[in-house]
Amino acid sequence: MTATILDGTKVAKRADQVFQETVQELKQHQIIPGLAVILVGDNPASAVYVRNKQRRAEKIGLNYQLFHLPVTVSQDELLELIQRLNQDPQVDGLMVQMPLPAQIDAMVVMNTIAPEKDVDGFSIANVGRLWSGMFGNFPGTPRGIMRLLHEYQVPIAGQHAVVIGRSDIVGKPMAALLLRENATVTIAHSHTRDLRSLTRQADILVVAVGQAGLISGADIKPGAVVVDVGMNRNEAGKLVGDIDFPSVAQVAKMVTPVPGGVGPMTITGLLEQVVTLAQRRVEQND
Ligand SMILES: Nc1nc(=O)c2c([nH]1)NC[C@@H]1CN(c3ccc(C(=O)N[C@@H](CCC(=O)O)C(=O)O)cc3)C=[N+]21
Repeated sequence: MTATILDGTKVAKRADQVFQETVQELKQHQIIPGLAVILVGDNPASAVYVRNKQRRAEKIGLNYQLFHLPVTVSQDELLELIQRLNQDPQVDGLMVQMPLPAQIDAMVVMNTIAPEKDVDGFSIANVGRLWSGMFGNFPGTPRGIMRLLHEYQVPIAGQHAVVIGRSDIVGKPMAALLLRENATVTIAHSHTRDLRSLTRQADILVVAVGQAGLISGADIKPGAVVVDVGMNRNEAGKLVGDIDFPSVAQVAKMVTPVPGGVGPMTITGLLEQVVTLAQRRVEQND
C-alpha cells in the first residue's frame, strides 16, 4: 500500500480562499478583521513562522500588525503592550510568539491577553472552555489538524486516536478536540510503557514529540491515518518530522508530509480563529 498524502499546503490554499471571501463580506459591514502578533527577540525559526503568518494574513485581507520587541524587553513593558492591544477595538486576535526569553514568564503573558482575543487559546479560560465542550478559542495546530482530517473525510467518531506528546500547545488540545468529536483517545508520553503496543492499535496516530524517526512503518496499524507534528532539523539542516516517512507511507492509509503538512495548517487554524472572532463582532453589532 502507498498512503494518500494529506496535503496541508493544498488544503491551506483552499481555506485561504474561503477566508478571503468571508473577509470581503465583513468589509461590507465596515469590519476589517485584525490580527496583532508580538514577536520578542530574533529567534530564526520564529522569524520564519511569523513571516509565513504575515504573508497568509495579508493575502486573505486581514489588518495585520507586527510588534517586534527587542530580546531585552522587560516583562512589564510586554504586559503594557498587551493591555493596550486588549483595549484596541481594531484588534480581534492577539498572540505572542513562543518561545520567550528567560526574563519573561510565559504563563503570566498568556493570561494577560484578554480571553476573547487570545487566538492561540493558551489562556486558562480557553483551556477550560475547550475541555468543557463550550465555544472558545482553541490552539491553531490542533484546529488545523482537525480541518485537514475533515477535508479528507477521515472518520473520527468511535475511532481509536493515539496522541503521542502532552504539551499544552499540541498534545493536550489535540486530545480534547478528538474527544469532542467522539474518538476514543489515548495520550502517550515519555513515561508511557510499551509505546509501540499502543501505536499499533491506533486508527489515527498523532505524533508530536520532537524526535526524528520515532515512529516507523512497523509501529503502526495497517491502514492507519498518521499525522506528523514534528519539526526537527537533520544534519543537512533540512526540516524533518517525527516519523520515518517512507516506511510509514508503505503501511498507512493516509499520512502528512513535513514540510507541507501540519505546518501550513497551523496557520490556517489561527486565521480561521481570527475570522470567526470578527464574524462574531458583526453579529454583536446587528
Ligand atoms: N504563540 C505561538 N503560537 C503558535 O502557533 C506557534 C508558536 N507560538 N511558536 C512556534 C509554533 C510553531 N508554529 C508554526 C507555524 C508555521 C509553520 C510552517 O509554516 N511550516 C512550514 C515550513 C516552515 C519551514 O520551512 O521552516 C511547513 O511545515 O510546511 C510551522 C510551525 C507556530 N507556533
